Amino acid sequence: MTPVFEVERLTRSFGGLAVTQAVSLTMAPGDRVALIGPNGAGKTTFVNLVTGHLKPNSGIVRLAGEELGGMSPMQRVRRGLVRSFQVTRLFPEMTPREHLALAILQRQGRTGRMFGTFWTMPDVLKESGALLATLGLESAADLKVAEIAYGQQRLLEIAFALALRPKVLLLDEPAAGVPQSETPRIDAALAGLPADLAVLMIEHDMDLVFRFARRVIVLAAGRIIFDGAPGDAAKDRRVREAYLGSYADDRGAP
Ligand SMILES: Nc1ncnc2c1ncn2[C@@H]1O[C@H](COP(=O)(O)OP(=O)(O)OP(=O)(O)O)[C@@H](O)[C@H]1O
Repeated sequence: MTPVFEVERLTRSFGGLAVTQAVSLTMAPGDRVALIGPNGAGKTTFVNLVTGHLKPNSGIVRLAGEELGGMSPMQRVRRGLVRSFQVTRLFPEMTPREHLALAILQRQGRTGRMFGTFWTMPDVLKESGALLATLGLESAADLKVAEIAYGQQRLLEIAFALALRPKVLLLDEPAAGVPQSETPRIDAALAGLPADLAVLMIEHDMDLVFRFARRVIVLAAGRIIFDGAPGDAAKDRRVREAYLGSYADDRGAP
């Protein structure tokens, strides 16, 4: 399948520290990939480089065949490279439905002035309602964000990103800080993502990674040391040494 996302030899140093070293990967529509690695491996830096929040020293990023180098983060979002919004950037006084209306209007290029009247726009109401249903957020739809559970706030981050109609979705630790009792909701939300969307998830929760990912990429000290099936990652000697050792042992891998 033609790749929707291509990264070629992306490289970035901070002073003498080579944090991203010739990282290359491709993703096809529908891919479900987890990017894992120990603390300081360079995962966040990699995401910041592809979203345009950091400039690489060298390397190429393409979305649907178009080179993104030189584009601002917002230009990349408009083209379909979307990172999940952070809880810290949600508006505590606004409701989930209002957040989604805002994202839909933004995507459509309608002005902020129209936001106050979104209740009269059947298309916006229909689409925001469908997203709330997809993420299991109907019961929280009209409560203030400050009043809803943290796990629901994390789901709203994902809904907000989906409202921007991404081709590639970058999910930054979707389960971090979410109580165990609420993780089934995150699982359900991830299972319900559009089938043709390419998803790259950074996550430290290995149980979630193994439930979600059909492919795992392991970063260690700025380099990809493994790119393949999750079951093979658990058996790979270098991956076990760098990161997964205790987890794989717990799961009884050879
Ligand atoms: N702006 C910066 N200036 C200098 N060093 C930086 C900068 N950003 C990151 N680093 C260094 O780059 C390395 C990789 O950091 P990064 O946050 O990308 O790792 P990570 O894999 O996301 O880690 P974690 O899992 O802890 O979030 C670390 O050694 C970090 O200290």
